[in-house]
Amino acid sequence: MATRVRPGSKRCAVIGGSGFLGRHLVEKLQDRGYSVSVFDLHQSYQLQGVTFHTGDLCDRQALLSALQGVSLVFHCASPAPASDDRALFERVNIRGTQTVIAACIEAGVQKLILTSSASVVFEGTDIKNGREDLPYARKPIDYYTATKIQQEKLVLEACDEQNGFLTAAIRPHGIFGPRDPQLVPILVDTARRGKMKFIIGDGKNLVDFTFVENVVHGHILAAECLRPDSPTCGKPYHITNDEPVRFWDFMSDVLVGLGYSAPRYHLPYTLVYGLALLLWLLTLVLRPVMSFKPTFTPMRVALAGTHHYYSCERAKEDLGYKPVVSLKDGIQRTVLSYPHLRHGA
Ligand SMILES: NC(=O)c1ccc[n+]([C@@H]2O[C@H](COP(=O)([O-])OP(=O)(O)OC[C@H]3O[C@@H](n4cnc5c(N)ncnc54)[C@H](O)[C@@H]3O)[C@@H](O)[C@H]2O)c1
Ligand SMILES: CC(C)CCC[C@@H](C)[C@H]1CC[C@H]2C3=C(CC[C@]12C)[C@@]1(C)CC[C@H](O)[C@@H](C(=O)O)[C@@H]1CC3
Repeated sequence: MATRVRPGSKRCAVIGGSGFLGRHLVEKLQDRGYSVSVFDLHQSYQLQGVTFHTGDLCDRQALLSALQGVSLVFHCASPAPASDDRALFERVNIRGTQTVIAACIEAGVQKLILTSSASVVFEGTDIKNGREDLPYARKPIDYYTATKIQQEKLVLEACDEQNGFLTAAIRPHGIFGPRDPQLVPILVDTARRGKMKFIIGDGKNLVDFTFVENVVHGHILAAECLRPDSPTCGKPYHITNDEPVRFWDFMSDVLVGLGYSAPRYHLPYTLVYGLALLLWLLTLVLRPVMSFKPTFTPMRVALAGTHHYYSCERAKEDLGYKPVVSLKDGIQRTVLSYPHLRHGA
């Protein structure tokens, strides 16, 4: 067991700090006077004052050397949801998270903040203003979600006030913003292939999309409020923009902002979901001979055609959370950050 790090020390590590959310978190932590190191599979940028450790979070020794002297750890690493690789999700999100917890305890880390996901309670059917006491999904919609559930349970159960190891989880939903490798690029790719003409369902379903800086703000508040005897110990927190929006209005605003047409024609939800399910089964059957990745997976169709928005009352009460960037400004800043994805670019 390493010597415990001085309480109140501002030395922190971001596991997954080379990724979309991780890098925004690193930048904000540095602005706020933290001394930051990054642990990731690769180094994707350079930032003065930030130390990079490259390695796999499943490798305890590599983690241990990166966590020496660190008092606060943010764990926001995960394989991409689109990889749909069960073995990889189980290795990284479940066994890897056990390794992260063990290494934190061994290195004398005092606080661990996990980036979980609001999807841990989503089963493909409507969620309206869902609170954190909703049960975990019994039938998770994909392997990503199934392993995010296990990961969150592991981190929250590891909270041990008596031994001074405190944990909490942030559950963001639909993160977007500059440098997002997922939402806007997939949307634009789909539009460029002429497939963004259709609205799945009646187009009235409300959803949370959360600007990345609000997610970062929630993480830092949770870390700073996490103290022995605080209500934050061992708890999950929804962090959203607190402005549910129609899924298809959000998509249209981003598309139109980038010079593409908004989807207009309606398709019945059950028909599209059924087709996506058939296609997914076909990819499973054909996997040994050929591999292809359909755009319209059952998960994406469910996310596009149902209500899924969450209450962040608990974060407001316990952490004093309030979004720092509105949805309108977030969309504008996001659109401006993707000149190369503009129509005709
Ligand atoms: N993007 C969203 O909409 C969203 C929403 C809710 C929750 N989340 C969660 O937020 C976190 C960050 O997501 P993101 O969108 O920034 O993803 P991202 O893919 O941009 O970043 C993930 C990072 O984790 C790293 N990583 C993956 N496997 C690793 C391993 N074995 N060892 C070390 N590093 C590893 C990757 O290299 C990458 O840099 C994830 O935990 C994700 O589940 C994302
Ligand atoms: C082809 C179109 C119908 C849709 C194109 C946009 C989609 C690629 C995104 C819309 C909602 C997004 C989303 C995620 C991935 C990208 C979308 C499907 C997540 C599943 C990513 C993982 C997170 O943990 C989930 C969360 O709980 O926030 C995301 C939910 C929204």
